[in-house]
Amino acid sequence: MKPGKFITFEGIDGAGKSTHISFVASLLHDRGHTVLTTREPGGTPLGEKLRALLLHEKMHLETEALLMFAARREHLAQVIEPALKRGDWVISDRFTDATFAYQGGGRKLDRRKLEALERWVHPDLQPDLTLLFDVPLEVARSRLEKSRDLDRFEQEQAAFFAATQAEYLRRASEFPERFRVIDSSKPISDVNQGLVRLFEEF
Ligand SMILES: Nc1ncnc2c1ncn2[C@@H]1O[C@H](COP(=O)(O)OP(=O)(O)O)[C@@H](O)[C@H]1O
Ligand SMILES: Cc1cn([C@H]2C[C@H](O)[C@@H](COP(=O)(O)OP(=O)(O)O)O2)c(=O)[nH]c1=O
Repeated sequence: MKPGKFITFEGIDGAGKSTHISFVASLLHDRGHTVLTTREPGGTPLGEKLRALLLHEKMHLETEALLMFAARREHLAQVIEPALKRGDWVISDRFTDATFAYQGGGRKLDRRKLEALERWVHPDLQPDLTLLFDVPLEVARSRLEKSRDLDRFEQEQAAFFAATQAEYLRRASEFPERFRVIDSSKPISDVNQGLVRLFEEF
C-alpha cells in the first residue's frame, strides 16, 4: 500500500524531460502535495557514483543493465519507497522504462533479461503515471547539441535513438493505462499548457 503517487518522466535525450519537471513539481505543490523530485541513474549518494560510471566508462552491455538496476534498487530503498509511504508524490526523471528503451531497444539486450531484473528489483511497484516526451530525432539532437557537452549515451548515432524511441512508443501502447505521450516538439509554453490540462484529470 502506498498513499503517495509515483510519476516518471521519459523520452530520448533532448526530448525536454528536465525542462518540464520543475513545472509539474510546482503545479502539484500548489495543489497541496509534498513533492520530491529525483532522477535515474542516481538519486542517492551511491546511485550518483554509479551514474558517473554509467555515463562515462565503457562496459559490457549486461554490466550496464545490471548497474542501472543496482542504482535503482538503492534509489527505491533509500528514497522512492519511504517517500511514497509518507504520502509524498515522487517525480523521477527516468525509471525502468528507460532501461527497456535504452538497453533493450537501443542496445538490443534481450527483453526477458530486463523483465527478470524488473521482477527482482520492484515486483510490486509501477509508476502511477509515465509522461513520455516525444519529439522527432533531429529536433532532440539539435536541442542537445545547443545545450550541453554530450555523455556516452548522448554520443550515440541516430539509429540507436530511433530504436530507443521505438521501444518507448511500444511500451506506451503496451501500458496505455499509465503512459501519456506528450508532443514536445511544440514550444515550451504549449507543452506546459498541455501538462496543466493533463493534471486537471489526474
Ligand atoms: N519544447 C521545447 N522547445 C524548445 N526547446 C526546448 C523545448 N524543451 C526543451 N528545450 C530545450 O532543449 C534542451 C534539452 O532539454 P532537456 O529538458 O534538458 O531534455 P532532456 O532532459 O529530455 O534530455 C534544453 O536546452 C531545453 O531548454
Ligand atoms: C535510467 C536510465 C538512463 N539511461 C541513460 C539515458 C540517458 O542518456 C542517461 C542519463 O539520463 P538523463 O538523466 O536523462 O541525462 P541528462 O541529465 O544528461 O539529461 O542515462 C539508460 O540508458 N538506462 C536507464 O535505465
